[in-house]
Amino acid sequence: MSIQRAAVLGSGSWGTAFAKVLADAGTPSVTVWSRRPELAAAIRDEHHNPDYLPAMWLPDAVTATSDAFEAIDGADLVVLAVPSQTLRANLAAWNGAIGADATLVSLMKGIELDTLKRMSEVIVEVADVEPDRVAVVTGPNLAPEIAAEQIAGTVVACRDIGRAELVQRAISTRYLRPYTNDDVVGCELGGAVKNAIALAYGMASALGFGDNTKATLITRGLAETARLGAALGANPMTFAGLAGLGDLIATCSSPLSRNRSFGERLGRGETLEQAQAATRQTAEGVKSCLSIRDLAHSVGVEMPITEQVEQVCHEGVDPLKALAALMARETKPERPGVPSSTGQ
Ligand SMILES: NC(=O)C1=CN([C@@H]2O[C@H](COP(=O)(O)OP(=O)(O)OC[C@H]3O[C@@H](n4cnc5c(N)ncnc54)[C@H](O)[C@@H]3O)[C@@H](O)[C@H]2O)C=CC1
Ligand SMILES: O=C(CO)COP(=O)(O)O
Repeated sequence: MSIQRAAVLGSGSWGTAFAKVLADAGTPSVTVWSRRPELAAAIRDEHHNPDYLPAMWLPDAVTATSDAFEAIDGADLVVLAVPSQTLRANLAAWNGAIGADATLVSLMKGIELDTLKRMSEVIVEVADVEPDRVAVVTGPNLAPEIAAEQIAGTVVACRDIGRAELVQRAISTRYLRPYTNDDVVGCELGGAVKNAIALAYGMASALGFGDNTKATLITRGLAETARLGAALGANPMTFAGLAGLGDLIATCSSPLSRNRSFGERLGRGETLEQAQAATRQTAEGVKSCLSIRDLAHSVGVEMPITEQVEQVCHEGVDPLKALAALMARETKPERPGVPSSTGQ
């Protein structure tokens, strides 16, 4: 079995690059939905997305429309690629259009404000589908690099491994190597939390801190991600994989990352409003740091870096003071609760 017709809902950087991946992997028909008719027309008629990926040309199998129902009609794969906080409203508007057997794929890396739900949970609730029908694609996948066919790995997470393998086949190309994983919770948390950590990394970088600081933020950022994951039932090994460490390294270290760049702006002294005004694309961590912090509180988990990022973004705390607050925390073992090694 293979995917014959895919709909990609959202024509930002990743939605557009993902449409190319699907077509390059052999999907005969890929329809991108764009809110703006002029962008849909550029993708459809010129095979080009001038706003988000001006250097990329799309294969002939990719077309576009500004009518979401037209895109979804007959699709056996429905890919959701809108900003996380807009998913619920968008999906509600499309309700009833998604076919009864279609596989739904989330590309989004955020946690919903207020409900504190992961994107796959929002999809299950709003589209009223079984969790087994929802897959998550996540990993170190900066859209401009994938669009340029630079080789990378990614993860297809789904509770139904047969369905994960279906999506795996649908996106397997000579430049993208997908692995399956049944840990949907861990994969989604890895993708969402790394955005908050990348904001902290960007702040530290703009403040002139060096590689020791950056390595510490990555490592302790991963530790707090894994703590949250453990409390929510994720497999700890997921965080050592592409959806955890892999994505964290890519996002923190790349100037292409919107989250890292946003953090750099804050580190240079811009206010949230100034940074937002200068940023056209989605930096998910700016909103998700609030929901991740609340999710952590709800299960009694400490996430100090995410909390300080929230303080800088939403309480106007000076980034340097936020880093100082992290250093002033009580000292503790590196892995509390984990038995000491025996080789001493
Ligand atoms: N860009 C990347 O490299 C990657 C992005 N992602 C994730 O993919 C998701 C989508 O991100 P991108 O495509 O990068 O975003 P983007 O910022 O490039 O584009 C977002 C798209 O959503 C549209 N949009 C904005 N508000 C909307 C609304 N209310 N309703 C419907 N559409 C709306 C925009 O017009 C745009 O087409 C995010 O969760 C992001 O974290 C995941 C992996 C890589
Ligand atoms: O998720 C990404 C890479 O895997 C993209 O990160 P940004 O949203 O920070 O650009």
